Amino acid sequence: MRTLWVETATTRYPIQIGSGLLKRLPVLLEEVEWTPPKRLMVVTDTHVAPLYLERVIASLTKAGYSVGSWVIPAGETSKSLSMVEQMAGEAIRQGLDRKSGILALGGGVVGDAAGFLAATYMRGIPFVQLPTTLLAHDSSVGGKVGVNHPLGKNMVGAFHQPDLVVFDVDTLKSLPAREMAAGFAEVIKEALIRDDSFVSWLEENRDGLMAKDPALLAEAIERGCRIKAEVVSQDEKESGLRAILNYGHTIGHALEAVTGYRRFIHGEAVAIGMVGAAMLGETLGLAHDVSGRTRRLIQSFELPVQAREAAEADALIRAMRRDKKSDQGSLTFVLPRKIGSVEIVKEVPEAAVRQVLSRLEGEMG
Ligand SMILES: NC(=O)c1ccc[n+]([C@@H]2O[C@H](COP(=O)([O-])OP(=O)(O)OC[C@H]3O[C@@H](n4cnc5c(N)ncnc54)[C@H](O)[C@@H]3O)[C@@H](O)[C@H]2O)c1
Ligand SMILES: O=C(O)C(=O)C[C@@H](O)[C@H](O)[C@H](O)COP(=O)(O)O
Ligand SMILES: [Zn+2]
Repeated sequence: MRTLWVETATTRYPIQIGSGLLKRLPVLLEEVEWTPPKRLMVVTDTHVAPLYLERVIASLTKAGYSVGSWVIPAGETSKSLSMVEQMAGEAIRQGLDRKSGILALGGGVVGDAAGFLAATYMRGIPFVQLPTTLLAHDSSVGGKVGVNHPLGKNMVGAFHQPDLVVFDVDTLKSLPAREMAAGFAEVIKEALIRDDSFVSWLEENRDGLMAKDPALLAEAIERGCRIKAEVVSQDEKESGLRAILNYGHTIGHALEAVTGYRRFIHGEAVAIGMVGAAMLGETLGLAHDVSGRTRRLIQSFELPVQAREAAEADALIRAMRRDKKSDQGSLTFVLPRKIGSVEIVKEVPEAAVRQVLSRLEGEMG
């Protein structure tokens, strides 16, 4: 088992990464620096429940916890205010009080939505993340929780740090190939923003990673989580530095929202967005020779690097102006300086963004 720590001004919590950890959950919960909640509600989704819910409930019940559960429909459209309202109803019916805890068992959708419930239920109760997708190595760490709005991605949310993150890497064995690839998009993001040696490592180990080699996967997750934890520890509420974790997300989130959260899964949209950001950085003269390598790496993990939906430039730009990084509707991007290093750039000219969108629409160059 590998243990990393997130340490912010207000809290500290461990990220446990390893094999067989769901069975050891009661022991890991005992090590948390909190008053242990007696009553727990495990939130999961319709794909994950038949695979892992029983094992989690059994191990917790055996250890003396009162455990209930609530299963939401799988998929991004469950990240909605109405779903949180339903979950809150269930939490009330199950008798959760301020000393109870919410456990999110699943990918980023479950983590973000259940985390928002934990942040707001009785004004905030304990919360544990049990990620089961590769992408959720990112979403389970850092405390950004929330839901989407038809007009914008993650528009309603909170910062609510988990008390514990337990990543049982065995759960990735059942994860479909498309979801694995989407998870690699966020791993690639972490490498591109912070660590060129990690980029080279991903290039060299691509075959083993795509074949789900357990040792390589555990290392990729640990390196990704380490970067995320380090950034969040320095800037918990995104007053500056943390925005670098949004690399590829200005275009990515706009693509998700404009296509009704149904066309691209998050990692795919971010993959296209990172290619766009790399091209934009070159167009603005901030970086040289980054887009080719970025595109090749992303493609090698079987992720998309273009989208005909990029043709909807007006709608995409409207969405980008509503992005949370935006100041008074200006276009704000995280752009590369070189491989492994990025900067936050405000007031990016719309013409340059339009040029990149037209290249993303189909052309490879
Ligand atoms: N809060 C953050 O910091 C943060 C960071 C990155 C992404 N996100 C959010 O995370 C969401 C995407 O997360 P995701 O990619 O994990 O999507 P997801 O939660 O929808 O999971 C992907 C799919 O895989 C299924 N699944 C999950 N675990 C499985 C397993 N072990 N075996 C088989 N199937 C499994 C799910 O049911 C779903 O169908 C987006 O909403 C994104 O905005 C949040
Ligand atoms: O943790 C962060 O900060 C991130 O930006 C991580 C992103 O991968 C993630 O998609 C996050 O949910 C985006 O946040 P938002 O503030 O742009 O909604
Ligand atoms: Zn993301």
